[in-house]
Amino acid sequence: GVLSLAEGDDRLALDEYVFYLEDVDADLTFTEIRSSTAWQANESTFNAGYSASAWWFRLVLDNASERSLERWLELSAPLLDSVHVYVVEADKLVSRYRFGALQPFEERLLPHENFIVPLRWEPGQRLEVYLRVQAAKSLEAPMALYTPKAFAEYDYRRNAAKGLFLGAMLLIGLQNLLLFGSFRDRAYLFYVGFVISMALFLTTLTGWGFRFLWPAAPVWNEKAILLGICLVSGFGLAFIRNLFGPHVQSLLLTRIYRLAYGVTGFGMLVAVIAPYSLGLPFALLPAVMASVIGITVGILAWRRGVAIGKYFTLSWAPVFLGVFIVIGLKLGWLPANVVTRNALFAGVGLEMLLFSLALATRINAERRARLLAQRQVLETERKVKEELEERVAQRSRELDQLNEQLRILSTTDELTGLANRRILESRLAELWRDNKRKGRYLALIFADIDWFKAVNDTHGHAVGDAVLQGVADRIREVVEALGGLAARYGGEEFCILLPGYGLAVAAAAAERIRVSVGEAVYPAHGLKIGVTLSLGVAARVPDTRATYLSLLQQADQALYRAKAAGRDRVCTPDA
Ligand SMILES: Nc1nc2c(ncn2[C@@H]2O[C@H](COP(=O)(O)OP(=O)(O)OP(=O)(O)O)[C@@H](O)[C@H]2O)c(=O)[nH]1
Repeated sequence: GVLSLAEGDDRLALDEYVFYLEDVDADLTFTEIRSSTAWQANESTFNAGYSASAWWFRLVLDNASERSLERWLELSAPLLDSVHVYVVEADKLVSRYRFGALQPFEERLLPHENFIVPLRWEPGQRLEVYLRVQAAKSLEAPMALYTPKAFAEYDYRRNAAKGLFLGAMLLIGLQNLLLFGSFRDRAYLFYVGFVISMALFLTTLTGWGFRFLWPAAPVWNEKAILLGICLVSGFGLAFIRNLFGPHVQSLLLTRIYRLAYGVTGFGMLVAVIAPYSLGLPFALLPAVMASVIGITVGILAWRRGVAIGKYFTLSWAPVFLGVFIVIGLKLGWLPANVVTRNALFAGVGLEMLLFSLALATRINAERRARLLAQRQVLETERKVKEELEERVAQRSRELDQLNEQLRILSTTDELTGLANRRILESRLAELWRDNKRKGRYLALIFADIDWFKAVNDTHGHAVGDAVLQGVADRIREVVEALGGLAARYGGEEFCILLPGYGLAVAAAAAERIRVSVGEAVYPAHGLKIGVTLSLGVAARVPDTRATYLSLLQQADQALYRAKAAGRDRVCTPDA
């Protein structure tokens, strides 16, 4: 039971060296407990849960070194209501201190969130330290002994870790605030509330709230713990409800949410107006409800295939566990040790980490979905445009074909397939201009079927048509071989253009046409008809003194002379 200290024992956990004694009516005096025989040995970190008793602790320390020893005793349970310390050296009470979370912070011996008792005693001396502790909150008494230097070092590391943890929480809060800014999803906003109120709650729980934020308000410090639990639960509930929104919905669930909100509100009310011990169960109830609802809804969503359901459930599970471990610890059902005392921190830390990952996944999924939608819109747009273009192209192809048909219709003679008079005259005008420039001959032949009226009159119009077609074929044959243009000029009259031909050559061509047409027999409706052709030829190099009409006139006069001279012949102009 006696702890013998030498130099170099920098940090010692005192749990197994401590004796404790329960003062059920909280009325024993220091003298009475010093002589009591009811002291019991302790094994692990002392944890009485919720207890109305006063608890006494005794520690016996020997200085086994050669010099005077200086040690700090730390009782790291910042929420204990009252801590009375008695230090006895050589049977003499040498110092007495009073601490407690119910006194303003500045009254503390050392400004620290935990209770620190400085000790100093001489070589060979024995020191007895007695602590009397009372708390309306759960009563844990983890104690450790440090050299002042080791304490500074240890405290520095512990604070750095706490600071990092809180900093991470604030960052995650900020991240979700930004997410709310861009997505306008209220789930993010409630998550900000959840994280920030959780940070405040943990700050209060570790004594930092009292030390740094409201050192002069011990009463508020108690209420802040309960309000913190309710706020975390309320924000947690609202977050879960908004996160799963329409995915997990039922009348029963809506009622459960309402009930949980009601319980949370009531918990806050009791926290404000009632003493701590009464307020605590009403604050724990919403926490338990939020934990259970969270895990249940998460699993439901997961089973229904909601993407975020899986991640949420996995991240909520540590919180769920953490809450129950802490409650078990505070009720004295679970032993106080490194695992149980840090379960809530670990749970919350893990939750934030996992949920941040889940959020990243969700944001990625949303972005992918948006990109996909965008791409689909673009693709549809492109297709519509393509279809439109294809249709326009199709239309213009059809138009081209129609135009071509129209052109053919307007430029050809329907019966014979030769060019019509309009085309012939425009071609003539063109060639006249060209050949005038080039100083080249242009020849023109008029050809007229002889006695055609008689064919019509004797055999009928249909036979006449067939003969016209046959004659046209013969003419075309000869003219195309010469590179000229043959046209039906009207009725049974044809006109032929031979660019580059002088009169003699053109007359020879006319003669070839006359022979070809005259030799042929034209089958028509069972008959075999023969016809002859009269032709008038003219040719000249176009000049400025005349128009192409003069060429037409000359050829026409020549044709007239051929008719007059007895038909079936070729004539050229006189002189
Ligand atoms: N079947 C048919 N007959 C036509 C067509 N165009 C004109 N004709 C006929 O051609 C005949 C032309 O007769 P005319 O101008 O008197 O001369 P012709 O009988 O050929 O005698 P000449 O020219 O003096 O040798 C008319 O009977 C017209 O009806 C046609 O497209 N089809």
